Amino acid sequence: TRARVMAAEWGYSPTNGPDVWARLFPQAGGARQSPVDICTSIASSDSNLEMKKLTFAYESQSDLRILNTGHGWKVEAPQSGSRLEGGPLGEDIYQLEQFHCHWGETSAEGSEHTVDGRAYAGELHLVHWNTTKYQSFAEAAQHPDGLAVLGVFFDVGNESNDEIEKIVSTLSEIKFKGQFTDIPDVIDPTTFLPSGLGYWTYLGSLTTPPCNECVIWIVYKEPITVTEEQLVQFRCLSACSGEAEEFIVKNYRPPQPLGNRALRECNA
Ligand SMILES: NS(=O)(=O)c1ccc(NCc2ccco2)c([N+](=O)[O-])c1
Ligand SMILES: [Zn+2]
Repeated sequence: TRARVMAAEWGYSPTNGPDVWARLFPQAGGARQSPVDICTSIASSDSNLEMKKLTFAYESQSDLRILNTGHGWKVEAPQSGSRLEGGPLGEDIYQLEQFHCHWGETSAEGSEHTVDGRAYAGELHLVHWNTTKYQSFAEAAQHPDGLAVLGVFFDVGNESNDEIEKIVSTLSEIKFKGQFTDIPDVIDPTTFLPSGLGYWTYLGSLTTPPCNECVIWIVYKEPITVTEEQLVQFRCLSACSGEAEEFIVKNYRPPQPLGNRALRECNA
């Protein structure tokens, strides 16, 4: 059916991109969509966020599976021993499920969230689900407090990011959609986080179809640094499974209306 055809083909081009997602993924037209432009002047520093410090604990893991989803790379990192709690997350504990990234054709764009209209060169998403209330990731993704995603901006600089390099070094093995491989190196998700732990937070959605409105977003203020070469390697992934080469040069959704949602900040 047409639904199946479109579902198989959503992307970021004018004919299947963010402007037409709502035709087949009704939630994409909802009132709590992500990403958003973070207007720093309206962010309210909410005292009770300061009280409940956001805490995270991750395991270091080797042999994590990385795959080419056709829309980018994704590292499956189900970590039953990980915990993300506090801050805007109430009393619930969230567990790491996967992490992935968004980027653009040039380093002038690529992030999904923007800050006062400024885009960064890319954005890393560490996706967690509410294990206090729900029994699985898929179930959690059906509820307004089901997921918590940490967003980390990429700035381009001269130092190569060693942890990102562990990802980059596997990309030649997953050039085509559907391919996967194991990352031999030990990955510690903590190393993806900036040293400054101030963040903005608001209620939003998945930034790709089906755009479920199930995400508590936590976007760190301080970017981490990657090199242009590392981003160039991201752009060499193919969106196709066969010989045809259609590079994944852009996989970010533009900002959606914040509407009357609260945007809170915490200067940890
Ligand atoms: N860019 S994001 O972090 O908001 C994001 C988007 C989509 C999905 N998945 C698509 C999905 C979820 C349920 C059914 O299908 C995920 N995720 O799965 O972590 C994260
Ligand atoms: Zn994402």
